[in-house]
Amino acid sequence: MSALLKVEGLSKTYGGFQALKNVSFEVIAGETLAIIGPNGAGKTTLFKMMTGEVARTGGRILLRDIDITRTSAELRTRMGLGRTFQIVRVFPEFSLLENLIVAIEARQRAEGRRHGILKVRPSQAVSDEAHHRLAAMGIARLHRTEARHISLGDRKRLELAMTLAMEPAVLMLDEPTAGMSPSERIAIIDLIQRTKEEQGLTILFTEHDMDFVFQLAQHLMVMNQGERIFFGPPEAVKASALVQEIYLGKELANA
Ligand SMILES: Nc1ncnc2c1ncn2[C@@H]1O[C@H](COP(=O)(O)OP(=O)(O)OP(=O)(O)O)[C@@H](O)[C@H]1O
Repeated sequence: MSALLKVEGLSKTYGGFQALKNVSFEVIAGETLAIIGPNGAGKTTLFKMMTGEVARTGGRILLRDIDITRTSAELRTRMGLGRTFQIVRVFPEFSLLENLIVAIEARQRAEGRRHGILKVRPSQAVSDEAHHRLAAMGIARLHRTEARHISLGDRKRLELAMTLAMEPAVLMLDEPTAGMSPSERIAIIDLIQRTKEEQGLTILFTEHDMDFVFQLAQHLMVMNQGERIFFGPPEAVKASALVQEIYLGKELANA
């Protein structure tokens, strides 16, 4: 099967420091790939290069075999690289419903179905879709609440709902459980797992929580000091002596 996303030999140098060294990988449609590695491995740099937030030093990125290496961040989003917690901006003084409406109307503009700035009143279809998407994330009860008044866990749900409203070809999650309480963490992991199963999403994510990584990912790419050091299914990563030694320690074998 042809890859939906291909990354070929990506490199990044900050000043004289090489943060990313010739990293390549592919993601097949419907697959979930986790990028893991210790602090400073280059995961965020890689993510930002893929979304277009950071300019690359070398290499190529292809989405559906189209070279997007020189495509702007905004156009990449429109082409289907949806990144939560970065690309989607929550408007704190808007209600959750209004935030969702903004995301849905942004998608419609990207599809060419809507022109110009926001209309004063959304159509019934947009409003219905916004309610439906809030309900799917378990936050329908908060639809009239301003985003600035909700918990971190609910904010992540809102951000996920807004990103999914863009109907991304590849959903990119950068440490989706960072800063969450254990109970919020379990809830968001279950939500992402369920959404993935229901919608057959293609997901690329970074995460430090190994339980989450092994629950969700079909493949893992392990990075260390800017290099890809291992790529494989969870069992192979758990069994790799190299990964154990460089990164994860003994607890991985028991994860
Ligand atoms: N703007 C920058 N200028 C200089 N060096 C940078 C810059 N951004 C990142 N780096 C360096 O590049 C390396 C990779 O950083 P990066 O944030 O991509 O790692 P990471 O794997 O995401 O780490 P973490 O898990 O801590 O988020 C680090 O050594 C970091 O200090």
